[in-house]
Amino acid sequence: MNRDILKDCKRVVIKIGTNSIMKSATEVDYHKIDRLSFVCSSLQQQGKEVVLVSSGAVGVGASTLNMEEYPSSVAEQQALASVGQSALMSLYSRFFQHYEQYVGQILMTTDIINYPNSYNNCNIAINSLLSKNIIPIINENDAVSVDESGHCTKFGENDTLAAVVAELVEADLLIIMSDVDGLYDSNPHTNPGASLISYVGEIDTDILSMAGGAGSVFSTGGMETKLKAAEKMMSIDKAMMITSAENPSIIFDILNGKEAGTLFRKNEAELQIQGDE
Ligand SMILES: Nc1ncnc2c1ncn2[C@@H]1O[C@H](COP(=O)(O)OP(=O)(O)O)[C@@H](O)[C@H]1O
Ligand SMILES: N[C@@H](CCC(=O)OP(=O)(O)O)C(=O)O
Repeated sequence: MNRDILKDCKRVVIKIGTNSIMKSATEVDYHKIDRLSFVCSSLQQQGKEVVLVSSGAVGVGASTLNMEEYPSSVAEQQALASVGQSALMSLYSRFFQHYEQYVGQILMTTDIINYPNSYNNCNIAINSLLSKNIIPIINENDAVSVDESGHCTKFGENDTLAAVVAELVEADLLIIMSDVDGLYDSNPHTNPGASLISYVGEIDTDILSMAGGAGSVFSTGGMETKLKAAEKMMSIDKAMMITSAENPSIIFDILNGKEAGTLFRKNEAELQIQGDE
């Protein structure tokens, strides 16, 4: 698959997962947050429009409060996320400031998909920040979202949230950064012989059967939710990448059309047929 089309992507949503924000269950990866802030700032200053969806509220909260396990009570989970989200944003603000880039926080619940007014308001808020050259940093509002029958406002993981945001802002590309290089034919953490898949043109049952769950205590989605996000992006004829967050500069390569990670995009022939219809 020729990746030159990625060179033309102007509006890009970048999602980073808990596994990448954290070095271990209790240690925040400050260097990673710094490098990511540098990359996002550089892209924005080159004329791209960047929206960052960052997980890590729960992980950073656990590090701040010295907790090694996810608390079982909802009230404790909320407190953890509340402490963690402000600590996470304070880190981002500090690092982005170093690169002379302003950022603004937006916290969401599923209200944005369930209520058109909320959807529009959210769209206005993000576009207003982008028009002022400010990078929106988005997470779920973990301290208040709930998962009760009859009233569920929780996304629960950020792959879905990132795809919702990418659709909302009509992004050209969603980049999901994780602790793996991309989609493998089976979980590389349990199968060392697994092979990386470089391109997926359709999410079929074979592809879905490759995906397993999350890889650490505080992350929640795993590969299954990343494939669902890819399915959503492909259904609106947009592209998605899964790539490693090990060195965030890989985003420069991706946007230069170089081979990295797994690209999800309908093939040219299919996009052409749809265009002709
Ligand atoms: N087929 C697969 N290819 C790659 N990773 C997989 C696969 N199946 C399951 N995984 C798991 O998905 C994890 C990434 O998802 P997740 O733990 O939610 O991370 P993140 O915090 O980046 O969202 C990997 O660490 C790996 O353990
Ligand atoms: N909103 C949560 C994200 C939860 C989560 O684990 O997401 P992810 O690592 O993207 O699977 C947080 O900030 O901790």
